Amino acid sequence: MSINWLRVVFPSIIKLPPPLPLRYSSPSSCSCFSSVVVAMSYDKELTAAKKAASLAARLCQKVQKSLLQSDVQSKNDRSPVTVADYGSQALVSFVLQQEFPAEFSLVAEEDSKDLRKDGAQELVDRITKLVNDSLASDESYSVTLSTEDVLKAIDSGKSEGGSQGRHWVLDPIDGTKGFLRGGQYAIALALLDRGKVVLGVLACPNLPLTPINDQHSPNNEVGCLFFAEVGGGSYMQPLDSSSTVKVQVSGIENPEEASFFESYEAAHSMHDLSSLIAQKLGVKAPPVRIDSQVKYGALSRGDGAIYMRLPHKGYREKIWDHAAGCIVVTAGGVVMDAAGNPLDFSKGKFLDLDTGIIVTNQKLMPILIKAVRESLEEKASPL
Ligand SMILES: Nc1ncnc2c1ncn2[C@@H]1O[C@H](COP(=O)(O)O)[C@@H](OP(=O)(O)O)[C@H]1O
Ligand SMILES: [Mg+2]
Ligand SMILES: [Mg+2]
Ligand SMILES: [Mg+2]
Repeated sequence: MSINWLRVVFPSIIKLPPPLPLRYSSPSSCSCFSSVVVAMSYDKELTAAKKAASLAARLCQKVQKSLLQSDVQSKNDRSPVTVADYGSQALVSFVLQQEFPAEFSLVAEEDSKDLRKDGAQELVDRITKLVNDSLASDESYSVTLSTEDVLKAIDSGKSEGGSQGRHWVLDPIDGTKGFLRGGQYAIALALLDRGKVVLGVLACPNLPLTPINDQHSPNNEVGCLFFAEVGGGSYMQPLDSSSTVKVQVSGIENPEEASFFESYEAAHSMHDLSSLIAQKLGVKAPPVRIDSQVKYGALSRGDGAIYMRLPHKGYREKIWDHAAGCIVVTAGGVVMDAAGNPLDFSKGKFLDLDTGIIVTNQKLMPILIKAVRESLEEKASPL
C-alpha cells in the first residue's frame, strides 16, 4: 500500500521495486477478516490450494468407494479417522510444501502418533500407496514417497497458527462420520495471513452441482469445488472441470421463507435449541441436516439462508472446522458467534467463542441474533 502510494506521489524521484499485486475489496461483509480497503493478491496460493484440495478429493472418493471397516481408526476423542483422512492430509501437505518451500506452516487436524504404533505398518503402507497413486495422476509430480515421507508430511501439520505470519489451515476430511456413512464431507483448506482468513477452498465430492432442494433437476452430477479469496468474491466449479460460476448467499429478508442447515449429528449441535430459534423466526421449512463444511458451501450458493451450529456445553471449536467455510460465504454472508461477535482465527488452534456459530445474510443476521439470545434465555430459565 505505502509503496504504491509513494509511487504515485513521487513517480520520478524514487526508484522502487515493481508494485505488489493489489486487489480492491469492498469494505464489508465477512467477519473472518477486517474490512480492508486494499488487500494483497493470493492468486498463486489459491491456485495451489485448489490443486491440493482437488487431488485430495480424488483420493477420498477412491477410498469412499471401497470403504472397509479396517480403514477406520479410533482417536482418543472417539471421533473416527480413516486412511483417507491421513492420505488427504499427507497429500495436501506435500503439494503445498512443493509449491511454497520457503515459507510453510500448516495447522491440520491429524497427526501420525497412532500410525507410528506397533501394528500400524500395514495401514501406513496403504496410505502411502494411496498418496503415491494420487501424485502419479498429476503430471507435475514425478516422485514416489516413502512411508517415512508420508508420516513426515502428515506431521508437518503441527503448527499452532496464531496472529503472526502465514499459516495454512487444513481439515483433510471434515465430516469423517458423513464420509463413513457414504454421505457428505469436505476437504477444507484455508490460508491465514496475520490471523485473518485470506483464502479458502472447499472440495465437496458428494454435493450435487444443482441446489440441494431442487429435487426435480435432471442433472444429478455431484462434486463441487468452492473457493474464495479476500476481496475477490466466491466461486464454484465442478470438481472435474474448470468451468467456474460466481456464487452468492441468498438475499432472503423474510425469515419465514428461509430454510436452515445444521449438523447431521445431534451430538455436534443442539437440534432442540435450533428448532426453538427457527420457531421464533417463523421458519417453515424443516431443517436440512448435512455433515461438515458442505453446509457453508451450500449456503454460499443460496441453497438455504441460515446455518446454525450450537454445540453442547464444553465443546471447543477448531479453526480447521470453519476457516475455509467462513470465507466461502463472504459474498453476501456473515459469520458470527451466537453473541454477535466475529470469529477470531488468530488465537491458535481453537476458536474461543460464545455458545455457537451462526451464519446468514446481512439482513437476517440481527433478527437471528435476537432469536438466538431469546431462545438461550428461555432455555436457561424455562417458565
Ligand atoms: N461433540 C461435538 N460437538 C461439536 N462438534 C464436534 C463434536 N465432535 C466432533 N465435532 C466436530 O464436528 C465436525 C463435523 O462437523 P458437522 O457437525 O458440521 O458435521 C467434526 O469434524 P471432523 O469430521 O473433521 O472430525 C468435528 O471436528
Ligand atoms: Mg475428526
Ligand atoms: Mg472437521
Ligand atoms: Mg476432519
